[in-house]
Amino acid sequence: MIEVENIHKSFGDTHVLKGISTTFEQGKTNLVIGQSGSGKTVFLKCLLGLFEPEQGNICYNGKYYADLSTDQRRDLRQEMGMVFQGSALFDSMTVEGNVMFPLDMFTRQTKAEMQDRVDFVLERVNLIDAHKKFPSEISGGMKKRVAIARAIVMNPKYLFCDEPNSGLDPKTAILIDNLIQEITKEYNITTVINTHDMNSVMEIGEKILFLKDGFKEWEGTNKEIFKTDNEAVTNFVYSSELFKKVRQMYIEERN
Ligand SMILES: Nc1ncnc2c1ncn2[C@@H]1O[C@H](COP(=O)(O)OP(=O)(O)OP(=O)(O)O)[C@@H](O)[C@H]1O
Repeated sequence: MIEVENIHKSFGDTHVLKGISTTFEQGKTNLVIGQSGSGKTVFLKCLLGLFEPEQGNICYNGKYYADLSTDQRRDLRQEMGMVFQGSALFDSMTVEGNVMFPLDMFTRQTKAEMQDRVDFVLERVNLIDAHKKFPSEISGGMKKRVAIARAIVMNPKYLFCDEPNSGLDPKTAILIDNLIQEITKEYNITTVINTHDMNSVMEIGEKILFLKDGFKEWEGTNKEIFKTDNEAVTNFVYSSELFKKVRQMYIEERN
C-alpha cells in the first residue's frame, strides 16, 4: 500500500503539486488521470523517489520515505518496477538481455538462475519465441510486454506505469491493460498507472485519482466516475462524442 500525505512539489516559482493526499491499495490497479500539465508525471516521479516533495510524505507499506536512510531508499527503489512511456528498451540488447538487465545489475544470481527467471517472466507476459529478437524486430505491443516483463523480473512490490498504452491500437491496449491488472492481482502488487486512455479507466480503473492544476480534484472507482456530477471530471471523461453518447444512454437507462 502507498499512502500519500499532503505532498507539495515546486520547481522554482512553479507550484506543480498542491497538497495531494491519497491511498493506493495493494492488489489494485490505481489510475492517475487528468489533463496535460495537471502534474501526473511529476506525481509519479515523486512516488518513484525521483523527486522529493518539499512538504508532505509518502509511506510505502508503513515506511515513510523521509525517514529512510540512503541504503534503505536504495532497497526500496529495488522493490519498484517501472514501465516507461514508449517502453524504453535498450535497442542494442535482445529481448532477454533487456529483461535480464535489472537482475544483472542488482542481484548476485548465477547466469542459470537469471535465465530461469527471465524465461518465467517472458512466458508470463506471453512472449515465448522472442528471446533472441531485438526491439526493432518486434511490434509495439510486444515491446510493451517486454517492458512489463522487465518491470516485474525483480518481483516488485510496487509497479508504476507511465502511459502504458501510448502508441497501441485499442485492442492491443486492452490486452496490455488486462495483463497489468492480472499481474497486479497475481503478485499482490501496488500498481499506479498514469493514463489518458478512457478505455483503461473503464476496464481497469479500480481506483482513479483525478488531478487538476496540481490539486486532487476527485477520486473514486470506474463505476463512480460515470455517475459523478463533478464538472471537471465529466468534462474530461466526456470530451469525446462517443463517451457523451455512452453517458446519455446510461442516464436514459436509469430513468
Ligand atoms: N523538471 C521540471 N522542471 C520544471 N517544471 C517542470 C518539471 N517537470 C514538470 N514541470 C512542470 O510541471 C507541470 C506538470 O507537468 P507534468 O509533466 O507532471 O504534467 P502531466 O500531467 O504529466 O502532462 P502530460 O499528460 O502532458 O504528460 C508542467 O507545467 C511542467 O512544465
